Amino acid sequence: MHLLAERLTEWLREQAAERGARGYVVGLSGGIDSAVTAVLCKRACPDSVLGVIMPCYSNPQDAEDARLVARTFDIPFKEIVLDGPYALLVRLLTGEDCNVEKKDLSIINIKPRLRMITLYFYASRLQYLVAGTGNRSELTVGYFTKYGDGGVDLLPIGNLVKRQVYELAEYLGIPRRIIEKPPSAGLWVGQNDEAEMGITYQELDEFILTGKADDRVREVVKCLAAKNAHKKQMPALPPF
Ligand SMILES: Nc1ncnc2c1ncn2[C@@H]1O[C@H](COP(=O)(O)OP(=O)(O)OC[C@H]2O[C@@H]([n+]3cccc(C(=O)O)c3)[C@H](O)[C@@H]2O)[C@@H](O)[C@H]1O
Ligand SMILES: Nc1ncnc2c1ncn2[C@@H]1O[C@H](COP(=O)(O)OP(=O)(O)OP(=O)(O)O)[C@@H](O)[C@H]1O
Repeated sequence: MHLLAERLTEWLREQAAERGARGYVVGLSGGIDSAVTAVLCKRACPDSVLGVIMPCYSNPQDAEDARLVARTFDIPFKEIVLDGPYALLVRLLTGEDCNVEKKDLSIINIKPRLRMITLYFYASRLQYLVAGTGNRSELTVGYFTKYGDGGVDLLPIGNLVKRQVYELAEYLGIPRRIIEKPPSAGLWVGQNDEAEMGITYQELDEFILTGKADDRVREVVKCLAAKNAHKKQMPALPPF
């Protein structure tokens, strides 16, 4: 893990230099992926990293956990509450008041997209890059919102399956409370990644790393990967 952390840190330093950026901006959700990503960015660019905490009808505990990460690792941060812009857009687009209980993805996906807009504001202001937090497990099945949390400049932990993210988190000293909470995109009350995907990260990681899985897991991964393949491609162009 020591070597992996060093190599990722060095890679982040090189990427910033190659792309003419001064540092990194990271959305801090209070979850493990953004905590690990932000700490790697802090190691790479100690004086030029910004965490942005962006609650959007979110559980207040998540912002509390995000603050804990920022304070523990001395990462400067901003808090931008997106409840107002979200409610405004929902009202404008649907003519209805936003209902935080409703699991309508055409509406709910506005949340990660508003976060993307916010992160790019800071990136542009500060000459930073937006460091995404997607990991290999999520990327394999396309478990992210297109141009939402998927709208980023680079993916420092994108080659690590969730299990490896946990190992790296232990090594980096991410607070226990964050390591132990169930993975959730937090888009609606009680959302749980594994329940939504229909497989556990353990099953998914095992399949990615060894090719071993029962028929049900194989089928779920195959379906999700096929359904979401477009999210990892450039927009289609006419062939003429
Ligand atoms: N074949 C195709 N070729 C090209 N484009 C295609 C397409 N099929 C759909 N599309 C386009 O893609 C859109 C659907 O994709 P998208 O808008 O992303 O929507 P969708 O995949 O339905 O929703 C995002 C999923 O990611 C999950 N999520 C969100 C945020 C964070 C995390 C996390 O793990 O942190 C996870 C969320 O819970 C949800 O299950 C369609 O509305 C359409 O515009
Ligand atoms: N409230 C929030 N404030 C700031 N950034 C957020 C917030 N919610 C989500 N994000 C950003 O979007 C990314 C995808 O988030 P999400 O919380 O949906 O699930 P995740 O992939 O399990 O990541 P994490 O383990 O970091 O929570 C986060 O890692 C973070 O960068």
